[in-house]
Amino acid sequence: MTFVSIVNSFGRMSLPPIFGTPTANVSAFNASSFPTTIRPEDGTGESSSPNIPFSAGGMMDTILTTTGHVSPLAQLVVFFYKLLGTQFGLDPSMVLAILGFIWGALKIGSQIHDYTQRFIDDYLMCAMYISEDDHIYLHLMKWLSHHPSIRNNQYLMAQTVWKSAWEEEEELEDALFWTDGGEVGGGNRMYLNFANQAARSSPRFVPAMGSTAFWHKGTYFRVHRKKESFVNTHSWGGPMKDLEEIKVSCFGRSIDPIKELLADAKALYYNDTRQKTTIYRPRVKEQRRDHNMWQQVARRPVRPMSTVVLDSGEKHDILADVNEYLHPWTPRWYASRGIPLRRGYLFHGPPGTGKTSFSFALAGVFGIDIYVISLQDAGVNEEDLATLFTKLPRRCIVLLEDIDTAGLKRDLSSESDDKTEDKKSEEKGKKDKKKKHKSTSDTSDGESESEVEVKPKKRASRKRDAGKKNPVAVDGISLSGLLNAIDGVASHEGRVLIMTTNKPEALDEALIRPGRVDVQVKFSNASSVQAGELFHRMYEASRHNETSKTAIAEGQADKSNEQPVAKDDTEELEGITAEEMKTISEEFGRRIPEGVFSPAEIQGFLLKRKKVPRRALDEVSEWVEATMRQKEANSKVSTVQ
Ligand SMILES: Nc1ncnc2c1ncn2[C@@H]1O[C@H](COP(=O)(O)OP(=O)(O)OP(=O)(O)O)[C@@H](O)[C@H]1O
Repeated sequence: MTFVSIVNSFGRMSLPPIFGTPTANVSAFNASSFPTTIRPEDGTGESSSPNIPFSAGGMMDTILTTTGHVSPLAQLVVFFYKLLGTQFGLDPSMVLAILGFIWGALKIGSQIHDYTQRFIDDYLMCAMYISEDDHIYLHLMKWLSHHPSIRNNQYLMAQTVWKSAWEEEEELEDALFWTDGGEVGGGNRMYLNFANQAARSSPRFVPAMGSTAFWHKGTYFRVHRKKESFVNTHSWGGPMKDLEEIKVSCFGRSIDPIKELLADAKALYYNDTRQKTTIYRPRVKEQRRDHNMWQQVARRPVRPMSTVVLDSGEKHDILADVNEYLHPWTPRWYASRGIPLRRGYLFHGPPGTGKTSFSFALAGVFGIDIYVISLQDAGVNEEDLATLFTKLPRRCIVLLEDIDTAGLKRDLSSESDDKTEDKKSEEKGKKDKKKKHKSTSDTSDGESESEVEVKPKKRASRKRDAGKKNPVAVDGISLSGLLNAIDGVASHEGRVLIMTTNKPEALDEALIRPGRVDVQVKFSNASSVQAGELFHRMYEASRHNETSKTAIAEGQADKSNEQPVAKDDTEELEGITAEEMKTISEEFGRRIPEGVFSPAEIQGFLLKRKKVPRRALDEVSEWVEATMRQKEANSKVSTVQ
C-alpha cells in the first residue's frame, strides 16, 4: 500500500487527534481533493525538482491547512517527511516500505532465533535447575563469584557480604590500623582502629539476572538466572513471594559436566568451612521457604575438645556413643530392630559449667553443624517447631537450650487462666506427674520450679500480645508440641538431639524418658584439678601464639615508631618456662575450693589477667574469699573481679 493510498483511506476514517482538533473538517480529507501526483508548492506552481514524482510537502501542507491546529510531534513528522522528499530526493512511501520490511525481517529473525535457541536447548544441550531455596544455590553463587571469567563479565550483580568475626579476623590480621588513643599523658600508646574497615571490604560479584556464559574445564556453560513471583501458601511471609531459579546448561547429551561443576562449587564452599562449625537458627517468618527454614548465623572455628574441662572418662564415653550413632551402618541396625533412629542427650548442671561448650566441641569433632532452637523464641510456634525438625540435614546436632523453660504455653486470651495455672502448679507436687501430662496438653508437668522463674516474663509477653489483640496469639510451645516435634511421625531421624538445663528436676518425665533422652551427662562446678587445668589451658595456649603476635605488634610499632598497647603484657608470658607454668597451674588449682566455682567464673577471673599468670596466682585467694562472701550474701555485685 503506497502512502497515497494510505492517505486516500484517511478519507473514510475519523481523523486521529494528532492531526488536529476533533472538530477538524474530515470531509476535507477526501481522496478526491488530492492530486494523484503532488508537486511541491513553491509559489510558482512548478516543481523545483522535476525528478521527484511525489511531493510530500504539498500533501502535508494540505493536511495541515485542513486539520487546523497541529501538535509538535505531527510537525516533526511533517518536517522529516518534507526533508526526505525535498532534500534527499527519496520517495517517502518507499522509505516506509523499507522500514516496514526491516521491522518484519527483525521480527522473523527473532522468531527464528527463539526457535533455534529452543531447538539447541532441547536437542543439543542439557540443563540443571537450582532453586534459591536449596543450599546448592549458595555453593554455586559463591563459586561463580570466584570464577575469573564471571568476575570479568560485562553484566554483574554486586552483593554485600557480611562476614563473621572469624572470617574478618583472617583478612584483617595483616592489615591492622593503629591510632593514638588521645590520652592525656598517655605517651605514644597506640590502639587498634577499625574506622575504614567497611570501606576496605569489597562486595561479591555474581552474574546479573539473565544469561551469562563461561568456560570451565574446557566446557562451555550457560547460567540463566530468573526470578518469579508465586502466591504464598504458607502462614508466614506476605501474600506473594519471589523465588529465584538458576538454570545451568552445557552442550552435549551428558549432564555430567554440570554435576562436576556443582561438585567443584560444593568443594569450594566447604573448603574453608572444614575447620569451622556452622551454626543455624530458624529463619525469621518472613524469609522462610519450603526448603529453607534454617538460616546460617555463624561459622566459628571448631572448638577443640581439649578446651572443655570435663572428666576424661565421661568425655570419652560420650564421644564413643555419638560416634557409634553416626556410623553409616547404624541406620540399618536400628531399622532391623524397628527402633527409630534417634539419639537424645540431656546435659544438666549449674550455669557456666560447659554444657553449650561441650555441644560445640562435639560438633567440631564429628564435623557436623549445629541447629540451635530457643523455645523462648517468639517467632517459633508449635507448627514451626515441627516443620523445623523435618528440615534438618542427614547428620547434625540439634541444640535445645534451657529446656526447663519449655511447656509454658498458656491460653493468652483469658486472664483467669493464669489463676487456673497457678493453682495447677501448686497442686502439682501432690499429683502424679504422668497422669497430669496426659490429661492436659497445654500445660506442662515440668512447670513447678522453672515456671516460677519464667512466669513473669511469659505473662509480660502475653499482655503485650493481648494488647495487640492478636486473635491467634499462640506463641509459646507446650510440652506436647515439643514432644511431637522431637519424635513425632514427621520428625527427622538421624539427628543428635542435645537438650541442656540447669534444673533437671523441673523436667517432665515424658520429656526425658529413654528414646527421647538416652544419655544424661552431669556438668558440675570445677574441682581443684579442673581449675588448674583451666589455668594451664589459658596461659599455655597463649604462650604458643604470643611469639608470632608480638612480632606483628612489634612490626607495626617499628613502622610508626610507636608502641602498641599489647606489648608489655606479653613479656611475663615469654619469661615463664613450661615447667614453671605447670607448677603455677597446680598451685592455682589448690587455691580454688572444690566444687564452688563454675568453670565460667574461673575463666572470667583469668580473662581479666590473661597475660599475667603470676599476678593471677597472687590475686586468686583474695578473689575466692570475696566471691564466696558475695555468694553467701546472695549479692549480684562483685567487689573483687
Ligand atoms: N567445663 C568447661 N571447660 C572449659 N570451659 C568452660 C567449661 N564450662 C564453662 N566454660 C567456659 O564458660 C563459658 C560458658 O560456658 P557454657 O556456655 O558452655 O556453659 P553452660 O553450662 O552452657 O551455661 P548455661 O547453663 O548458662 O547455658 C564458656 O566461655 C566456656 O568456655
